[in-house]
Amino acid sequence: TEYIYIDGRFYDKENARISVFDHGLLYGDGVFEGIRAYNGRVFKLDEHVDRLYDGAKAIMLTPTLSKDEMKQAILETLRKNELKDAYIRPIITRGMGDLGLDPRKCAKSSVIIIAVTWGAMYGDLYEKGLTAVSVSVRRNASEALPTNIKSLNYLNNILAKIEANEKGGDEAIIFDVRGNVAEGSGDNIFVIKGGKIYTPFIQQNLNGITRASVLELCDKYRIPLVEQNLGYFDLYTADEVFVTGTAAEIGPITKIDGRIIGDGKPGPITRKLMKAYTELTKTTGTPIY
Ligand SMILES: Cc1ncc(COP(=O)(O)O)c(CNc2cccc(C(=O)O)c2)c1O
Repeated sequence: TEYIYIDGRFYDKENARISVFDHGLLYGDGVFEGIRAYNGRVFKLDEHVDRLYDGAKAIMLTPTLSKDEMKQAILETLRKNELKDAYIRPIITRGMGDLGLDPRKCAKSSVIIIAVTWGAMYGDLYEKGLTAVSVSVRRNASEALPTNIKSLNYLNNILAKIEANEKGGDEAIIFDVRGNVAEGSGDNIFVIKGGKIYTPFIQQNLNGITRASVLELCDKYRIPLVEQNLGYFDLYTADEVFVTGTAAEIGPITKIDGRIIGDGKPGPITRKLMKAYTELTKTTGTPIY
């Protein structure tokens, strides 16, 4: 049986239900995280919970659990499901309230935690590389809805994903309203040229935790990395391109809009970072048991 945590209690899958008056459902009013556990340890648990609570604060949502209680609830949910390798989805919604978007209609916010086994997101594509396509959908402007808030509003990402599906891409490359590369539909993006790594700033995309791990690894292995604005030209003429995300991990991209990247195979620096990232996920993290 799979047990889901809802506001302090565990329910089996069939009975894990929330009210139709939950503003998370009605208005996408809430925040969530995507976390992985590897080999009995939760990877970057503090960083994910910090981002979850930053997002809650940004939308004036008061969680019913403290950060520590949330971490314990996540670990307890993994233990309840006897999981050592898992994908964990903590969600905080505004909670139940009458119709009408005013958050003051909701007396109390809700916490939901789902934990499931989830293998490699892109399956065997890590060997030969993913095909990406640029999409016309722009990343929502942070002046409208800050992209740093991992909110339950994922339609912007879903529209990009729909367009990528229609164009036959494994992943979408999304530009911001100013025409700079923002990120993928569910991951950050990196470009390698002449032994140097380039990645967009984090004002128009999600400040990815896997992205931060790559910056850490580049520091450790002295691989030069700069944050800067990137355009189509940088993507098409790159020696190597990869995306990063908790779900995707490090995904090499070998074709973009029909242009073969480098020699069409995952590049040497990408492969080195993939190995180092796997090592990091295997040797660090918060023990579950
Ligand atoms: C828009 C966006 N950008 C980047 C990332 C990578 O962030 P982390 O390195 O911290 O994971 C994400 C997170 N990636 C994510 C989130 C939710 C769902 C799915 C999915 O593919 O089902 C993927 C994301 O949703």
